[in-house]
Amino acid sequence: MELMFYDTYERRLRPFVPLQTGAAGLYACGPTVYDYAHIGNLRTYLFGDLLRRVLALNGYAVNHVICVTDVGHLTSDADTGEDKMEKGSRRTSQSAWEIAAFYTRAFQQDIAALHILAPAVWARATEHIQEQIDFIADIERNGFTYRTADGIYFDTQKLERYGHLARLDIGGLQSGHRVDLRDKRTVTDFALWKFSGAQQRQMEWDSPWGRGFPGWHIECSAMSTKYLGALFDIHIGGEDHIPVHHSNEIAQHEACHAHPPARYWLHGAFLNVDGGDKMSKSAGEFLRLDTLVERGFDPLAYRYLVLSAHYRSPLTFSWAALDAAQTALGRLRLAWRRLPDGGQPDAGYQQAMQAELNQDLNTPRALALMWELLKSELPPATQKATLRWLDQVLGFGLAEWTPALLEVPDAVQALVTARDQARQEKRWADADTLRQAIESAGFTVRDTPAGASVQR
Ligand SMILES: Nc1ncnc2c1ncn2[C@@H]1O[C@H](COP(=O)(O)OP(=O)(O)OP(=O)(O)O)[C@@H](O)[C@H]1O
Ligand SMILES: [Zn+2]
Repeated sequence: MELMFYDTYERRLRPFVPLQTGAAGLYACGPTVYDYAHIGNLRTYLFGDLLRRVLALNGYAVNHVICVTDVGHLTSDADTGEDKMEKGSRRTSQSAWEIAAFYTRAFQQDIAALHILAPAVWARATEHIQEQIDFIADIERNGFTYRTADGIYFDTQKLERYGHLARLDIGGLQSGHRVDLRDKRTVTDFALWKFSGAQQRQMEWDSPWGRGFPGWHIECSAMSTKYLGALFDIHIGGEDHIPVHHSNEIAQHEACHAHPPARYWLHGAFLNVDGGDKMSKSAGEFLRLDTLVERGFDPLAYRYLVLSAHYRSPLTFSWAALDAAQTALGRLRLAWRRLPDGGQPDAGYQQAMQAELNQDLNTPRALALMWELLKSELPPATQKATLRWLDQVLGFGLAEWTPALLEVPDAVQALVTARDQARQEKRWADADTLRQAIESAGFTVRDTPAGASVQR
C-alpha cells in the first residue's frame, strides 16, 4: 500500500520511496535540555513516534536518531543572546553539565511515560564537538564562511537556493530588518562557531578558529551525517524549525555535499494555548507532563488527545479536551478488557485503517475507524485482534492491560490516596477528576465506611 507524506521542501504530498529497500533513516531535532519539556514540545515527539510506528507498520526497519541540544542554542535565533544552557545554569545554580544531564533524564522519562519509543541513537551535541569542527572546516574549505569579531559565520548569499525550504524572501527580510546586524553581512547569515571572548563559559572547546562553542545548527548536520549518512530519508521537527534551523542545516549541507541532507522534510504543528499562541517555555502557561499527572490525568490521555488531531493541524490545549480524551481512553481500555482473545484481525478494517495512516498519518480518521470497529457486528475476538494490530501504531499499550496484572500499581494507589484527601477536604471536582483517572487506569473505586476500595 502506498505511503504518502506531506513534504515541506516540495510543499506537496509525495509517495515515500526509501533510499534502501526496507529501511528508513529518520532524524529528529531534539530538546534543548536547559529546562523541563512542556507538553507542546512533547507533541512534536509524539508526531515523530507516530511517523516511526507507521513506517514500521509498512515494513520499514527505522533507524531513528534524536539529538539532544546541550550547548550552543542561544536565547535568540538570530545568534545573539545567551546560551540557554548557561542561562539555565544560573537559574538553578547547578553547572551547565549537571542541568544537561538532569533535564535529559527528565525528558527521557516523559517520553517513556507517553509510550514514545526510544530512538536507536540519542546524539548529544557536546559529545560530537570534533565532528562539528570537521564539518565547519569543510564548509570553510568550500568558501562559504567569513570571520567576525565574535565567530565564524555562514555566508548565506553564496548559496543560490538559501531558504528554499521556507520560501524565504531574503530581500524583504534584509530591507525590513532594523536591528543592528553587528558584523553579519546578511540578516540570514548564522554562526557556525562562536568565540568565548572575554566571557567565562562553562562549556567551551579549542578549535582551529579559537576557543569557543559550536552554533546551534551545525550539531544536526554533523550528527545526522555521522549516524545516517550524507543523504538520508526523513528529517523532522516542529514547524518553528522551518525558517531558521532547518533552512540553516540545509545550507550547511549544500555547502559540503551540494544537496540537502534528507529527501523528505516533515513538520509537526504547534500545541497552542488558549488565545492562539504557541505554548513555549518563555511565555504563557508552561504545562509539563507531570502537571497533568498531578491533576489526575494519565499521560496516555495526552497521547490520545494529540492523536485525535492531525499532526499538521494546530491543536489548542484545554483541560476539557484532555478530560474528554481521558474518558475516551478509559472507554477504549474497558472495551479491550471485555473482548475475548483468539481472533484474527479483520482484513477490511486493517486495510481501511492503514490507508488512513498511510495518507500523511491521518490519525483522527484511524481513531474514528477504531470506534466504528468496536460498534461493528464483527465477532468480538476479531475486533480485539484488529485493535491489537492498530495499537502498534496508536501505542496505548492495550495488551499490557491484561487481567493478569491484578495488583494495584503504586501510581493508581497514589491517585486513590489523593482522591481520599480531596474528599476529606470537600474538593469534589478534584475528587471526580481523580476518580476518572483511576477508572481510565482500568480500576473501579467504591467508597466504604473504611475508606475507598479499588478493584479491577
Ligand atoms: N508549542 C509547541 N508545540 C509543538 N512543538 C513545539 C512547541 N514548542 C516547541 N516545539 C518543538 O519542540 C521541540 C524542542 O524544542 P526545544 O527544546 O528547543 O524548545 P523550544 O523550541 O526552545 O521551546 P520554547 O519555545 O518553549 O522555548 C522542537 O522541535 C520545537 O519545534
Ligand atoms: Zn536540528
